[in-house]
Amino acid sequence: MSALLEIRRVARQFGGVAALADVSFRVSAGSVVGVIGPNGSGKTTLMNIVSGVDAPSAGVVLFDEDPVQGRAAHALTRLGIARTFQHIRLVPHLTAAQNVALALHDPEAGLADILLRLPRLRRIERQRHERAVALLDRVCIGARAASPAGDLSYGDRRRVEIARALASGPRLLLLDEPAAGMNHTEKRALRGLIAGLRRDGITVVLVEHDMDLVMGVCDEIQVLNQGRLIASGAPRAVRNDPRVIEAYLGAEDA
Ligand SMILES: Nc1ncnc2c1ncn2[C@@H]1O[C@H](COP(=O)(O)OP(=O)(O)OP(=O)(O)O)[C@@H](O)[C@H]1O
Repeated sequence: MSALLEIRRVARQFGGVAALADVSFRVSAGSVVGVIGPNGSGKTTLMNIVSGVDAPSAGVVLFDEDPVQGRAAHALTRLGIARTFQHIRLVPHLTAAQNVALALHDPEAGLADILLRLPRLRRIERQRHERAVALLDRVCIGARAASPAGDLSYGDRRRVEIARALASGPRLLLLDEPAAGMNHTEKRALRGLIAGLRRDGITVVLVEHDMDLVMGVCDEIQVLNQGRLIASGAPRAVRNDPRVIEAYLGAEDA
C-alpha cells in the first residue's frame, strides 16, 4: 500500500523541552494507525503538526507526497485532512445537526440571498441540514440530530465531533483521544465506527490511551515515549515489546 502520510525525522522543541525528537513513520492509505505513549510523550504535538496547527522545528510531514508545512489548517482540510480534538469543541446550545452544519462548506449563498432570505437561501439551508443529518446517521446518531449538543451523552458528543470532522470529506482523519470519558458500551460502538470508516476508505490516525480500543482496531501502532518513537508494528508485537512495557510501567511509577 502507498503511504498517504509520511512523518520524516520530525522534531518539535518548546524552549528546553523536546516534545518530539527525530520521529519517522508512514501511514498506508486505508489503514488505521494508533499513536500511543504515556502522558506528555508528544502525541498531541504530532497531531497538531500533521493538521497544520503547529509546525515542526525540524523534519517534514508529507500528505500524499506533498509537504503540509506552510499550509494553513483550513487549506489542509481542503486537501483532505480532518481532525477531532482531545477536548470537545461543540457549541452546547446548538443542536447536533447545527454543530455539524457549521463545518459544511457553504454553496455560494450571496449577500442578497442572506439579506432578503430569498427562497434560494432556504433551499441551501435545507440542503445543509440534510447533509448534516446524513453525517450524523453515518456515526449512528441521526436520531439525536435535533437535540442540543449540551444534552447529549459524552459518547454521543464525541460522535458529533467525528461527524463534524467528516463534513469536509477527508481522506485522513486524526482522532485525538476519542474514547476519553466513554463508558464500555460507547467504546465498543466507537470501535465499530472506526472500523466502518476504514471500510469506507478513510485512513485513520488514532491517538488513544484505551489499550483495548487501540489493540482491537489498529492495523499498526506507533509508540512514543518522551518525544521519541520507541516501537512500531502490529498490535500484538507492540504489546509484548519490552521497551513499551517499560515505558508504561515507568510512567506509572512516576
Ligand atoms: N505549547 C507548548 N509549550 C510548551 N511545552 C509544550 C507545549 N505543548 C506541549 N508541550 C510539552 O511537550 C511535551 C509533549 O506534550 P503533548 O501534549 O504532545 O503530549 P501527549 O502525549 O499528547 O500527552 P497527553 O497524553 O497527556 O495528552 C510535554 O512535555 C508538554 O508539556
